[in-house]
Order: sequence, then C-alpha cells, then structure tokens
Amino acid sequence: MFDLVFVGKFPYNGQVVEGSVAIEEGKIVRFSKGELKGEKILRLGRGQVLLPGMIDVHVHLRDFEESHKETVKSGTMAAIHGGITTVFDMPNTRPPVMDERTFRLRGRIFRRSYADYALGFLLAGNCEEAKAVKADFYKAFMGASTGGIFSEDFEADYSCAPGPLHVHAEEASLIIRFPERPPIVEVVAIRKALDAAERIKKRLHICHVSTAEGLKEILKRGFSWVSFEVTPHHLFLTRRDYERNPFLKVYPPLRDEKDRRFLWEHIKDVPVIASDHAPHTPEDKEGGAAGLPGLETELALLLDAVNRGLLTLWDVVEKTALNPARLFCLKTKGFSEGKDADIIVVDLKREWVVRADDFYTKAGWSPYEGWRLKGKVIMTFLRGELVMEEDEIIGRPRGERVAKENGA
Ligand SMILES: NC(=O)N[C@@H](CC(=O)O)C(=O)O
Ligand SMILES: [Zn+2]
Ligand SMILES: [Zn+2]
Repeated sequence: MFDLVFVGKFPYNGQVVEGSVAIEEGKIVRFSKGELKGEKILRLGRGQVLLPGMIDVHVHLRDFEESHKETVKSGTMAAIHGGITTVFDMPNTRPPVMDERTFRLRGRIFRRSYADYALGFLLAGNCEEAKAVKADFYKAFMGASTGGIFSEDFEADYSCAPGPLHVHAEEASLIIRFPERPPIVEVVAIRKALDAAERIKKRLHICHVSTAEGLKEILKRGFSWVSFEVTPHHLFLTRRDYERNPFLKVYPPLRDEKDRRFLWEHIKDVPVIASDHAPHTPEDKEGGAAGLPGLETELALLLDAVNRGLLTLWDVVEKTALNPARLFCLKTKGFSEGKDADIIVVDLKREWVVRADDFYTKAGWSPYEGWRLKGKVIMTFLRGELVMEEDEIIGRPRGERVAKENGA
C-alpha cells in the first residue's frame, strides 16, 4: 500500500498518458497505466495534469542587505506558489557570495527555504576562495549587471571554476560603448565564451540567451559541455513593451520581435527555460534597477503557450525539469522511479488574471500585470508533501540542499 497515489494524466516518454503515479516516503516509486492502491488517492479532475515540479536554475533571492527586495523565505514561497520545487540561488547578493564566510552564512539562511535549493558562488578573480568552498554551481559575469561585479579575466575564472559555471554573457568593453546593450554586446560575449569553452572544455551554462545571433552561434558550435537557457521575458515580451513600460528594464534587454520570433522558431533546440527572477521594488525600478520578477508567472505563461499550440506539455517538462536535473547532475531529481516526489498539479483549463497583489514575491509588481492566462499551478508537492494548494502555502519551510552526482 503506497503512501499516496495520483490517478490521472501525466507526461511519460514524450506523451501524456492516463494512469497512476505512486509515492512512498517522499520518492516516486511506480508509474502505472492501471490503478494502484494507496493510503491516500488523489484523483485529478478534468483539465488537470500531473507534472514534475520545476527546477529553476536562475533565481535571485536577494536577502542579506537587500531583504526589502526579496528574502529566501518570500522568494521560495513565491517559487512553490508558481510550481517551482528547486531553485538555483544566484550569488550576486549584497554582500556577494565570493568568500567562504559569506558562503556559509548563505547556507544558513536557507533553513527558511520553502523549496529545495542549489547554492551558487560568484567567481571574479577570487579563485583561491572558490576552491575553498564546495558550491553547487559557480557564476561569472563577463560584463556588469546588478551588483556591478564582473570578471577582469573571464578565461581565468572559467578555468578556475571547481564546478559548472553559469555565465552572464554581455561584453564589458561594449557595454561602455553601447550602454543600451544592443544585440552585439551579447553576441560578442557569447562568441568569446564559446572560444574559451573550445579550449577549456569544462561545463558552461550560458544564462538568459536573448538574441537570434547568439542562439545561432551556440547551436553552430554544438559543444556537448555547453548548455544554455532562455527566459520567459525574452519569449513573451519585446523592446516595444519596454518602450511603453520602463519597469521592463532588464539585462540583457528585451529584444526586437525578430529576435523573439527566432527563439520560438528554435524552441525545440532550447534545453532549459529559467526565470532569471530578479526582484526589485517599484522604488528601485524608478531608480533604474535592471531585472524582472518571474517565479509566479513562468509556468503559467508556458501552460498558456501550450494551450495556444506554441509548444507541447512534453517540451515544458523537458526544459523546466528533466534537462535541468540531467545537465546539473542532481542525483535525486528527475521524473522517474526512485527520484524525489517533487510534483505539481496544473489545471490546463483554468483561466486567471495576473495580479501582483496575489503574489508572495516582495517585488510588488509583475511584468504581466493584467494578463489573462489559461493554465495555472494549483498544487505543489515537495518530496511527497503538499506545500501549496490553491494559492495557499501549507506547512513550514522544508527545503533541502540538492545532492549532486559524485564529482559533479
Ligand atoms: N537580469 C537582470 O537585469 N538583473 C539581475 C542580474 C542578472 O541576471 O544579470 C539581478 O540580479 O537583478
Ligand atoms: Zn545575468
Ligand atoms: Zn540573473
């Protein structure tokens, strides 16, 4: 007799099938086309589908001296509200996570985390410190973004990285010449990062790819040790939106319709979708801060796109859960028997209107305010425990640090 059995539709081997998924002690233990017996049976309703919880590999939770923007507590409540069960914590905090003491402090505040988490470490000429910590991933900026820290010598930082390196690819020298950061600023940086990757051949993940030329360059080189992500704002918004709403200032900037369309035309080749949840308060945005909140809208935007035939549910599952688990060697994550039961129930038919007032993030505003979306996350389970239902957070923070495959 299993602890919990879901009965209904779920993605399996590229399809969406009918059957049951059995959970035992926080793990997925059985997929079946038939009915399985359980202490608790959760029968999904019409329009509802069971999906793996999202692994969001690009999240800024702020906290420390920027707790007014977001905290680990508020940001991870927003995550589970949006169906995200694992977050990668970006280290461009204030103070930045660039030394052993701050890295330890960072680990301690995640006791308040409502989601599972991977801890990042910022690399910028601090190689000795980087080697002294065992972070789950490392981050380098080729040009300044929020926090202003970037690599003087990107190749040295990349060579030093003791684990997978996420990189913000905007070329510092071109940002000075072109502060509007046109596509060339990203494309030159991506080319430089790929040239370095060809020589160094270590795991590299290129963040928030936003330009057609940049995506073309990555696909042309086709290095198996280089992965990349695209964000919802570069898929659903353009520079025109920014011209109408200055709050939509973000690095890399929103692009023209042709870049956005190119991303969609190649969505099949995009391995990971990640939010780059970068909360700033309205006051900070008035002051010109770059970055957009995205945790509580990203999956719903993708479900709405599924309803509009722009991608399949299986595409969503691969880009938000299966590929991140595989690419970052998360030993206990992935939607298969023996893995953590990080599960969400989504209602593909539920229509709702985006209102920042309904959100847990401290950002206090949303790029998608007023948008009517078809598709909503209605339940989130973290390692088999219900942690969110119908917009309510249930229980206390239960987040745990991810486990990596040996040597990853
Ligand atoms: N994307 C942004 O515009 N800002 C991010 C930093 C980053 O991801 O570059 C932030 O931390 O605010
Ligand atoms: Zn960035
Ligand atoms: Zn970011």
